[in-house]
Amino acid sequence: MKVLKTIEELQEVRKNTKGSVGFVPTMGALHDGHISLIKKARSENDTVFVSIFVNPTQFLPGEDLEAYPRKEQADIKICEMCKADYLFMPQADTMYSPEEVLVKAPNKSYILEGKTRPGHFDGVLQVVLKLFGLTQPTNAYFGKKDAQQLSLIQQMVKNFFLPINIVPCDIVRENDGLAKSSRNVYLSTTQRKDALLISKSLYKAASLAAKKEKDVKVIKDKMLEVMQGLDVEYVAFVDREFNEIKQIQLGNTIILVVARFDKTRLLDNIWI
Ligand SMILES: Nc1ncnc2c1ncn2[C@@H]1O[C@H](COP(=O)(O)OP(=O)(O)OP(=O)(O)O)[C@@H](O)[C@H]1O
Ligand SMILES: CC(C)(CO)[C@@H](O)C(=O)[O-]
Ligand code: BAL
Repeated sequence: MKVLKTIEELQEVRKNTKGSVGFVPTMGALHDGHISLIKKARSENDTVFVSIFVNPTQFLPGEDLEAYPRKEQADIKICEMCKADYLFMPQADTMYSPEEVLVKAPNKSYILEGKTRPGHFDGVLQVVLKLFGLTQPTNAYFGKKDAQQLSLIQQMVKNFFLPINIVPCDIVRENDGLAKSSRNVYLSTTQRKDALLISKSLYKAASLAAKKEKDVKVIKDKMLEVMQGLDVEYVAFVDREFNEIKQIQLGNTIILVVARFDKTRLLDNIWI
């Protein structure tokens, strides 16, 4: 595997790459969730590019940009182990110029994650568009854990007529159910234990829906019972286009939870 630290190196490599290209964009501190994306990309493409870039424009003032875990050497080893061909790790000042043409996420990016983090998705789409321009992937791999991000990237690809296939990837969990996340390292032992209630509440919701409960209000109340004591920021029910729904539509519903543990926000969801 080759580590590419500059845009010029990446462009040179990409110019000489033939066949299908799989691309996995990440912010590093790689875990089993990222590994599953890279392995899927490996099994479906001739060449695999992974990027690690803690993108400043998607962090709001006061968020954890500086504290975000950085594990360069361990990440390089993981990408090698997953048989990626290239790992792109650019410097922030080379990815942005003082005056940028900006991508503006649609109004629906201002609900849920975008309500708490207004402008976050503008930054995500901006950097993802740049990374797509650089890597020109055939297939790009995104986790369902960041479901709203995934939906907006699918919309951007459609709106800009980008010839890229977006591949949604299942959420990878710890054995006890907690969704893997780079931010789990912020949790204390007690918070780590309490965080389990998030996935528990989602399993409860899925089981109620499977028993034909359709009313999201009823399901939400049961979920909040399971999560009693947690600082729940939102429980939401949307369809695959991210429109909020009042009735469960089996096969077309995503149930989302965000809970806070001091400054740490944990996201999780289930697709039913
Ligand atoms: N548990 C997981 N299962 C599957 N995909 C995941 C998981 N966690 C993250 N991903 C995906 O990996 C890609 C890179 O995500 P990122 O580097 O932000 O990791 P993260 O663990 O989600 O970090 P954070 O929790 O801090 O947002 C995204 O497409 C994301 O959805
Ligand atoms: C897609 C992404 C790599 C863009 O910075 C980031 O938002 C992430 O890791 O989910
Ligand atoms: N995985 C989402 C990236 C972020 O929280 O900024």
